Amino acid sequence: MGRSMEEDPLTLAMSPPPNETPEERQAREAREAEAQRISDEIDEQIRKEKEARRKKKRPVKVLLLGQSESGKTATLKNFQLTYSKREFAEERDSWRAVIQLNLVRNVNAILDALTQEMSASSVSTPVSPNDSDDDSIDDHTHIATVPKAAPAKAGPKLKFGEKHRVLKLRLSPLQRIQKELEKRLGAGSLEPDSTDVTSAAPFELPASRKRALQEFSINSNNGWKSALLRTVRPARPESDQTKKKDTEDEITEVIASCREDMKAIWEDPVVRELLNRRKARIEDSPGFFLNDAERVAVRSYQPTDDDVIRARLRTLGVQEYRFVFDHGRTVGQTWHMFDVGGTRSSRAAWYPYFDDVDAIIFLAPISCFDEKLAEDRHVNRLEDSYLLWRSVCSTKLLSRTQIILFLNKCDLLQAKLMRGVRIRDHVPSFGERRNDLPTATRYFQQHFKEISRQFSPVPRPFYVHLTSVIDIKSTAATLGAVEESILRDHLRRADLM
Ligand SMILES: Nc1nc2c(ncn2[C@@H]2O[C@H](COP(=O)(O)OP(=O)(O)OP(=O)(O)O)[C@@H](O)[C@H]2O)c(=O)[nH]1
Ligand SMILES: [Mg+2]
Repeated sequence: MGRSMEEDPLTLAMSPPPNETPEERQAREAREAEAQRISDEIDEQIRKEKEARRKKKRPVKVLLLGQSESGKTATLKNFQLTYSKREFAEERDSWRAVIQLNLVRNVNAILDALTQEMSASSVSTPVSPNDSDDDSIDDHTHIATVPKAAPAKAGPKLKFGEKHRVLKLRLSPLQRIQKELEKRLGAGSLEPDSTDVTSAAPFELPASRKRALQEFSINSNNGWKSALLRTVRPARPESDQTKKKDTEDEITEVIASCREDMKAIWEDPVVRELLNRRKARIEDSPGFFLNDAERVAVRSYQPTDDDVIRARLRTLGVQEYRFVFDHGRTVGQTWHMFDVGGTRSSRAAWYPYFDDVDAIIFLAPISCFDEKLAEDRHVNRLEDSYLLWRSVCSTKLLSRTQIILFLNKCDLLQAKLMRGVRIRDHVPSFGERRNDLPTATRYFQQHFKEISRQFSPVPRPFYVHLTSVIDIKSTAATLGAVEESILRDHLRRADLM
């Protein structure tokens, strides 16, 4: 038999005494109101403390690793664009000079090739059609950054005419403009073509050796950006500012005045044939903007999101970025991201940043199976990525760190395979497998997975994404998954602390 509500002990205890006078009732209600106020105050206090704890929460620390030109900075820019729009917008202006330099370099590389070829054809040096053993041919040197003296091979003599002489003359001011821009952008604007470092992972060496190999001081902050961002950091005297503005205007002016000639030289069939014969695939090189000359070489040029992601400037030292995510699962959470220089000489500086890091995003450009490192022309880029991956996986300090692998530049890999470049000619172990994108990515992925399995001090999950980080939309989706997985680990660590 169930009891009626009136008999419930709790209800009985809380109900007013049966013969309560109006005064007693008033006093009781005042007491109850006071108790409620205190209880609410306590709840509010707890809520505030929780909030303060949340705010004080450790930032998520992420390190971007990988060889030079692997796409670390491009990935960082994607993070900014997806999660911290304000920051990205603030930096947009400073990328203008970088894109201008990239474009001017594209043109100057063509001019160099043209000059060499025109002078060679005027003395008409015979070239053997079978002489195909040149370095710049089989490893697709980036002509945009490292113009090479590789005379065009075979075929009928190229017909240079008055048009080419005029174009050369009219575009010649761009040489001075390139120097000017390089001066403004600093050492990062030059790609090193040699290094003393023969190890893929100099951060594994003893401290004294590491110091000797370090390219420059670590944690250099964004020097070139602050120097260019007059509006954001007006630190210099007025006259300096004005002078800089004048040079900037003059640079833009010269570039704009060369616009039509830039387009003409790039579209010229003889020049195209010359580049083809040299196998200089300038259009695949980092920082290629000649197809955008119409839009970029104007006085009022404003870089688009796409332009910023595709701009190429080498990272010096270790650059630290802090931003609070403006949306997504971790809205309000502070993230510290470290973007490092990837040349062999820069890697010794990485080690101090391994401590206490939540996650590493490791970039391996898999289109590079037939290319050599810019800083050491004896080393195959894919081989270097394998060695570097192996060292990172085996580093004890990182044994509990989540490592996420981006097999990057899939777009360029796809294009290369479509052109008929055969992987097995450069990677013998690829054997008779099909020379297509799914087979190639599966094969490379398997190789990286096996290295991680063999060399990680304790077993770790293998997280991998196939990426083309210049594709903003697909990268945003990848970063969403990355954010989830890093956060999951981050919270687990916080619980343990
Ligand atoms: N086509 C294509 N280009 C890419 C891709 N990822 C990066 N790039 C371009 O390659 C160039 C090099 O990329 P960065 O991000 O500067 O390379 P990094 O790893 O930061 O290089 P360092 O700073 O020298 O260590 C840039 O011009 C990028 O826009 C990709 O997936 N596809
Ligand atoms: Mg970089």
